[in-house]
Amino acid sequence: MNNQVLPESEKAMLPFTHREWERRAREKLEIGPYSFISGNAGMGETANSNRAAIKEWKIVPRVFRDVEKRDLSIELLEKKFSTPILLAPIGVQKIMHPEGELASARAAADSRIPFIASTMSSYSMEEIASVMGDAPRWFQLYCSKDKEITKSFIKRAERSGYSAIVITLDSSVMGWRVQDLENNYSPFRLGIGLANYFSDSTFCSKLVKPPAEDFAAAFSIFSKINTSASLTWEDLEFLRENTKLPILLKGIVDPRDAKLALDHGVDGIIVSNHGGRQLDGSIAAIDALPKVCYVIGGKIPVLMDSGIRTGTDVIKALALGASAVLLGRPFAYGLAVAGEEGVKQVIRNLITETEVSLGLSGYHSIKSLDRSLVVK
Ligand SMILES: Cc1cc2nc3c(=O)[nH]c(=O)nc-3n(C[C@H](O)[C@H](O)[C@H](O)COP(=O)(O)O)c2cc1C
Ligand SMILES: CCCCCCC(=O)C(=O)O
Repeated sequence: MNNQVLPESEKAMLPFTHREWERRAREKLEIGPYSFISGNAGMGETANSNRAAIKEWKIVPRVFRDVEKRDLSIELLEKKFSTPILLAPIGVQKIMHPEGELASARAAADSRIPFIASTMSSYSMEEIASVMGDAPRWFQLYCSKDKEITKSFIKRAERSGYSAIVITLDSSVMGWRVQDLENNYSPFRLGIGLANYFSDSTFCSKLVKPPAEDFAAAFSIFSKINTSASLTWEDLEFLRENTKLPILLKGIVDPRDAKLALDHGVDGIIVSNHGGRQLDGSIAAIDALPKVCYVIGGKIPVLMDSGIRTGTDVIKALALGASAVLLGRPFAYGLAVAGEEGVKQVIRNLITETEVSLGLSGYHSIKSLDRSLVVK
C-alpha cells in the first residue's frame, strides 16, 4: 500500500459510516493490531459510556435563521483554523498501515486540520514534520521518568515546527487492557511506536549499542523510563521553564483539576478519558465537559475527545462549550482501510456532516453555537 493512490473506483467505495470503517479495518488487520486499536480498558464501560452519553444529548434545532452560508472556522491559541477538528494523538500507527503517521499527517495537512503527533509514534517527530510542509502540528508528550529525555523531546518538537505541546495525564500507567493480554500483543515489544526514543541522542547516549544492534537492551531501558507515574502539579513548572510553546493538558475530567490547570497557567485543556482505554468505569467525556467549561469560563480553550464519531457529535460537544474536538479511532480505521486516502475520506465526511448539521440546527457559524442547542 506504500504511497498508493487509490483508483477512483475504489475511492468511491470507501465507507461513510464509522461502523463500516471499523468493519473493514477488522477485515484487513490481524487480530492483535485490530484489538489494540478498538480495545478498551476492563469491561469497556468507559468507552460505552462515551457513546451512550453523547447519544443522550439531543439537538433542539432552530428555524428561519438564514443558514445559507455556514462557517466552520474557529480561533484556537491565536491561530485561525478552517474547522473545529484536530486529529487526536494516536501512537503506533504503523500497526494500521505501513506508512503510519506519515500517511495520516499528510491527510491532515491536506485538510489543514492540526495533526497531533504522539510520543509513541512509529515515525519520529522529524519524519512526520517533513511530510507536512507548514501545516499545523502539535506534539503530544508522555513525560519520561528521565527529565533530560523529556527536555530533548520538547526541543526537538520546537525545532521541527510543532506549535503546541499536549501533555497527556491519564496514562501514568498502562490501562488494564484485557484483549491485548489475551492476544499477548504489544506493538512496543515488536519495536513499533519507539521511533522518538530510538532517534533521540539523549536516549541513545544511555545505550552501549544503537537500538538497531541491540533491540533488547534499548527496549529494556525504554520500559524503565517511558512514562512517569510520580508527576504532580509542581512538574508543570519544569515543563513551562523548558518551552515557550503553548501547553495543553490532556485527560482532565474533574472541574477541580481544570481549575488547578487554569491556576497553573496552562494554555488549554483537553477533556478526555483516552477513549476508555485507561480507567474503566470513569465519567463519559461529554458529561465532564459542561462543568469543566464552567470553571474555565472561557479563559483558555477547552478541547474534548472520546467518542466523537459524527458531525452531530461535533456540534453537541461545541454547544456544550468545547472550543474544538479531537478525532480518534475513526481516522485510525480510515488509515487501516485505505492509508492516506482513507484518512482524507474520514475527515471529508466528518467536516461535511458537521457543516450540514450546523445548518440544520439553525446556526450559521461555530462561533454562534450556544448551550441552548442541546438538552438531555
Ligand atoms: C490506538 C490508539 C493509540 C493511542 N495513542 C495515544 C497516545 O499515544 N497519546 C495520547 O495522548 N492518546 C492516545 N490515544 C488516545 C487518543 O488520543 C484519544 O484520546 C482517543 O482515541 C479518543 O477516544 P475515541 O477514539 O474513542 O474517540 C490513543 C488511542 C488509540 C485508539
Ligand atoms: C503508559 C501509557 C502508554 C500508552 C501508549 C499509547 C496509548 O496512549 C494508547 O492508548 O495505546
